[in-house]
Order: sequence, then structure tokens, then C-alpha cells
Amino acid sequence: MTLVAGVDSSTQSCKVVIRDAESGALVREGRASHPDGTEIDPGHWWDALQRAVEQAGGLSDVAALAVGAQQHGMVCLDEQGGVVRDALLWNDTRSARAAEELVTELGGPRAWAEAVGSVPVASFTVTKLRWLAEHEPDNAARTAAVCLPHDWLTWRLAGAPGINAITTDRGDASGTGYWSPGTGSYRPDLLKLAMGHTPVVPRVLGPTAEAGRAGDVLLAPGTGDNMAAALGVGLRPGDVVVSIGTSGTVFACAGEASHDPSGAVAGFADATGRFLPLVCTLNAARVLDAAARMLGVGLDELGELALQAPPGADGLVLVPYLEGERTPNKPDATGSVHGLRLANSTPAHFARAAVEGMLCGLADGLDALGVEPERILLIGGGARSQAVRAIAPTVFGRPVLVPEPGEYVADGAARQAAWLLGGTAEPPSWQAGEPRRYEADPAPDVRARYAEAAATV
Ligand SMILES: Nc1ncnc2c1ncn2[C@@H]1O[C@H](COP(=O)(O)OP(=O)(O)O)[C@@H](O)[C@H]1O
Ligand SMILES: O=C(CO)[C@@H](O)[C@H](O)COP(=O)(O)O
Repeated sequence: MTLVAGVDSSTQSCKVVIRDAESGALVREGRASHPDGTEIDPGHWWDALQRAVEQAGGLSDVAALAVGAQQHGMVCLDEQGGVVRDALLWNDTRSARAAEELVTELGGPRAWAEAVGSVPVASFTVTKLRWLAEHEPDNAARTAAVCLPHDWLTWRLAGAPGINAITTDRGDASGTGYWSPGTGSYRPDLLKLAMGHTPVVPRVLGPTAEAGRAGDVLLAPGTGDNMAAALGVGLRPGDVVVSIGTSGTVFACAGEASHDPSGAVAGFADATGRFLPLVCTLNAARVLDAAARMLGVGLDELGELALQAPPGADGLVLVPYLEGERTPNKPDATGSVHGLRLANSTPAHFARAAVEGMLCGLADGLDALGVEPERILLIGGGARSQAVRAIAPTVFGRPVLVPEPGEYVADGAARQAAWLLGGTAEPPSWQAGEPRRYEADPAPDVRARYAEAAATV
């Protein structure tokens, strides 16, 4: 049996799966936590990767590996390849003003959408570089290369062979704000606009190019976590994935690059040579964590409580902008509770309002994507919640399909590694179990009340 490994170095943790390259059968797996926070020493990702690999039984019998990781994170390296400062993550909003400046300087949102497929908000790497240049000019000057979490981990696995050897892929490059999915090339002018100079950027590999070797293990290009998830679920035309992790994402595959001047849809590339229009919210599974904490219950009990309250929670609405928000672009917003009355001030109503509020943000994302889905696939840690599964069809107004709970980002990375080994035109077709279907009566009032409440924030 030939084995491949897939890594998901995401916001909260690192997960490793080891699968049979031919059938895709899961052989072993491991996981390790990342520290909390929106800036982090990349060394923690490396340590967590080592621990997760060890828990997964090591790599000595593995033929190829790929890394999927959280998108956008700014990893600055000096001439020797040392880390200049802690990485600023996708959910760090300190560069919101820098984003506004950059949008204005290039001539407005449409100019950015045309140039790189996305209108930068604080999540995009380009805005973090501008923040660095303005607030930490010494660190900016020492930055000889800039890369992303998956680029850095792949490079470390290859033995950190000098900053000119760093590689990335189309998917992750498309989240920087200085690489165009439409033309497939960097925009050094935008990098210079942000930073005042142009550090080394990773070479962009094709979907099945080799990124190097970690000892005997062949390294596939890797990609951003959402692109890896698309590979992991076997995303096909007509599908929309709703992923409820630290971020909430809604995405579909497309044959052409997208350019949304409203900024709601990011025009990413995918990991197969196609495109991945995507809407991302900052507040997803952690809204459930926060609600459970506030009620003093575990996640399962939170779900049970949510299902005890009626749709709409008798008028109680939670707008869950707990970390500010990215879509809509409200980096300084906070969460708020609306419609609180004696009759709905119960733990069950609050739990329901938390689940519904989080899902309403994602339903708005689905509308913004502008795709009439044939199938909605619900994945990510939050999709393990029975309440989320049951309530999602009421909020989305359509049935949802929930694939067997799993690590779809790590699985997609493993599939990319198997693709590299196989050398075929398309990724290997691994058998997947039948997703479970959830149906319920649509509850349009829930979204209407949410929209009213969110408009006041
Ligand atoms: N049974 C469950 N019910 C609700 N949420 C869950 C459950 N299990 C895990 N989660 C949520 O999953 C989240 C982590 O999801 P994950 O997709 O691994 O995130 P990330 O990839 O961003 O690190 C946690 O914040 C937690 O709230
Ligand atoms: O910023 C985005 C997408 O543009 C996020 O989806 C990050 O890629 C983080 O993902 P998770 O850790 O939540 O999976």
C-alpha cells in the first residue's frame, strides 16, 4: 500500500491524516492545538505539526505529503530565512485602515477587483504589509521575503533551503492581494504600493508540481485551507460548500476568474487550475463556543438547548460580530443582542439565537455568491453540531447535505499528494460515503429580523 499524508494547519489546530493513495482509505491520524490569538510565532505551527505527525504514527512509510493551511497569514522572513516578527493571521483586523488606504490609492474597489480578483480587507496579506511598513518600519525593512503559512511549513519540511526556494500555489497566492488569478502572475507594483519595496515572493507551482522533499517524502505544492477543503469534498459544478470553522466560508468552483467590486466575494483560484469564488465571515464556530461559555454548558448541550426554542427564538436575535466582521466589512463592530424580552430570556432562546445569527451571516454569503446551488455541503467543526445541521435548512431555505464528519482540509491535501504521485490529469477519485440530508421548512422571517438587526450595527 502506498501512503500519502495531508496536513491542515488551520487557525485553532493542526490535523494530519495518512491515507491509502489509491483508495483514499484513512489509515492513521493525529492532531495538536495552536495557541489562541491573531498573531503567532510560526514556530508554534511547526511544533504542532511535529506533534500531530507523531500522533499519526510518523512519516517513515509515507510517500508524499501536502500542507493545507489557513489563508492570508503574513509570514515575514529576513535574508537568512529567520522569522522577522510574529505572523499576523487572517482574522487580525489591525490593518483595516491600511486596507482602506490601499483601496483608495489604486483608484477604488473596482480597480482592485479587476487587478487581483478581490477587494482587500484586513484579512488580505497586502494590507498587513502596509500596516507593517507604517507601524514597524524596521521590521518591514528587514523583510527580505514574505510568504503564507502553508508556504512556510512546506519550505521548513524541505529543510528551509534559502528564501529563494520558497514555493506556493495558485490557491494560496490568490489570497495575498498581489497575485492575479486572472492572469496567473504576481503584481509587484501592488506589493511595492503596500510596502515601498518588493521582497522575494514564493514561486507559484502548478497543481501537480513538486515542491521538494522532506527526506524521502515527496512534497506536493499544498494550498490554502478552503482550496484543500474543495479537493477534500470533491467539489463539483453546482455544489456550494458552507464551512463552519473558526471562519465561516461559502464557496463554489468556477471555470473563470471572478471580480466582484462590492468586495463580498473574493475571487480566489483553486488547487486544480480552476477558480474558487468565496465569501468569508470572521465569526463562525467560535460563536457557538462563546454562547456555550456564556451559558455555562458544553457544545452538545448548547445544541440541545437551541433545538428546544422555536425558529426565530421568539424574536431574540444575536448579531455575532464578536471579532468585528469581514463580510460585511465592519472590522470594528461588536456582537449585539436584539429583541430581548422576558418571554425569550431563557438559555434555550439564547442558544437558538446564537446558531441562527451565525447561520444568517453565512446565508447572506450564499446570496452574495450568486450561485443557485444544486447541493449545499456543510463541513467544518461547527457542522458536527446537531443543532447547526437541523437549523441550517430553515435559514438557507434549502436542504443541506452533511458529509460524514471528517478533516476535509487535511483530506484534500492528502488527495493532492496522491495526485502528484499518480501523475494523472485529474485528482484521484476516492470513494466518499453518502452525505446525510437535512430538510426543514424555510423560516424567511428569521433572516428578515436578522437583516433588520444587523443593519443597526
Ligand atoms: N459537536 C460540536 N458542536 C459544535 N461545534 C463544534 C463541535 N465540535 C467542534 N466544534 C467547533 O469546531 C470548531 C473548530 O472547527 P475547525 O473546522 O476545526 O476549525 P479551524 O479549521 O478553523 O481550526 C471549534 O470552534 C468548535 O466550536
Ligand atoms: O481567511 C479565510 C478565507 O479567505 C479563512 O477561511 C482562513 O483560511 C482560515 O480558515 P479556518 O482556520 O477557519 O479554516
